[in-house]
Amino acid sequence: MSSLADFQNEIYLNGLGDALPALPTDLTRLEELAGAKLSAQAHGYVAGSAGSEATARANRAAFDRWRIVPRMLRDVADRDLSVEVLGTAMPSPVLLAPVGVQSILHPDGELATARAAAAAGVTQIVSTAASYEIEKVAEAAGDGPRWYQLYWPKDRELAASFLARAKAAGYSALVVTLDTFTLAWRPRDLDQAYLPFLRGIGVANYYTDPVFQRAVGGPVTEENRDAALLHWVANFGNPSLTWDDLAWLRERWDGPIALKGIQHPDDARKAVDAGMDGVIVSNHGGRQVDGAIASLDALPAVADAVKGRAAVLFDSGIRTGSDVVKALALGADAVLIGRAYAYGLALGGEAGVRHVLRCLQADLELNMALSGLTRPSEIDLDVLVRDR
Ligand SMILES: Cc1cc2nc3c(=O)[nH]c(=O)nc-3n(C[C@H](O)[C@H](O)[C@H](O)COP(=O)(O)O)c2cc1C
Ligand SMILES: CCCCC(=O)C(=O)O
Repeated sequence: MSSLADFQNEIYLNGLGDALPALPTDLTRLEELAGAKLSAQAHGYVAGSAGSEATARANRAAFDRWRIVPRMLRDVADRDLSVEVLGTAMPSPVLLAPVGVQSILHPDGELATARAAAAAGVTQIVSTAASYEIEKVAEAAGDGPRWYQLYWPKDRELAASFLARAKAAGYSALVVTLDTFTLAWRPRDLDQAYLPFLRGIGVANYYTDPVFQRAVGGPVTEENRDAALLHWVANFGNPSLTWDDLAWLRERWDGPIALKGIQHPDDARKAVDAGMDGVIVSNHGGRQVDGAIASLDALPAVADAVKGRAAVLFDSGIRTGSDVVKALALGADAVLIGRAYAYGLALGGEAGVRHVLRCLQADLELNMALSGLTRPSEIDLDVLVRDR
């Protein structure tokens, strides 16, 4: 039987090999190492969060308030972490969150991430704000499973064009991010006057789009670059959207749709009422509302509200296998990792992302087995206690 945990023996026998710099197997240490390698601006952008970063800290602290209770003698020899979420088969309940502007982390950006994800059979969610065109990312992914994340622009025709392109490039599910129609107050970026988009990073999918080009009078060149940037700024997000607008989206995407950024059970119910297939419980890794509830603390009520009627995904703060166990116990069907793989990309490109995926999945499988669990479906509240 080949298991995700085989990676452990592989490391004991051979180490990590020459392909990788000495990357830590404790993924909570990646940030510190990536910080030493990246420019101050790139590091600030990725590691930073909104305001005083209270929400980012709360996201991590919430995991510590739950403890796993290991169970013994339950025959955990036969283990299978695979799940199916929104029609996509996955080797484990772990996906790669949409992270835009990945070329600030590594020159190959989303292309390297696509290759690593495809090699592991892990689903990559590709952002509208990717540094490479989604068609090129799809080509790098080959047969790899991929979902498309929409930043819903003001211009409806542009939104429709994005959806058509994603469908044509083989993205099987749509993730619509609701919590970032405008960037929050982000002091690390403000203090360095740094925003990747204003330096031409993360706009490739706009500048190459036929609808966008028509609006700025043709392909983006030196001549119309400023006009293109202004058009991007004016169009990136739409603060006027309401729940009624989802009908427009539902008509234009015939695959599964999940709404990302859900924190309240009423919003989750509205998502189901609007014909959505999933919700992603997320506070954007603490990058939007400073002082917001820890995403893990928002999860149980959302899961209670819609479990069985919609897929429940979770992100914000996942760094270890035990974090995944806790999120699944509190109601998630699967989780997304963001910064964890972003730092892997920064430190080792494609091999770095692969390393992060192998570590996290092995850690998850071992944690489950040692707790008496062989399948994600067996993980429920019985495995946790509140730490007092
Ligand atoms: C550098 C960076 C860029 C991001 N870009 C996007 C994006 O383009 N679209 C999106 O929906 N979320 C984006 N996110 C949020 C992630 O999808 C995810 O919600 C968050 O990273 C989860 O928290 P974690 O980093 O603690 O895992 C970004 C996060 C980071 C750190
Ligand atoms: C304009 C926002 C796109 C990237 C993003 O979502 C983030 O930095 O959190």
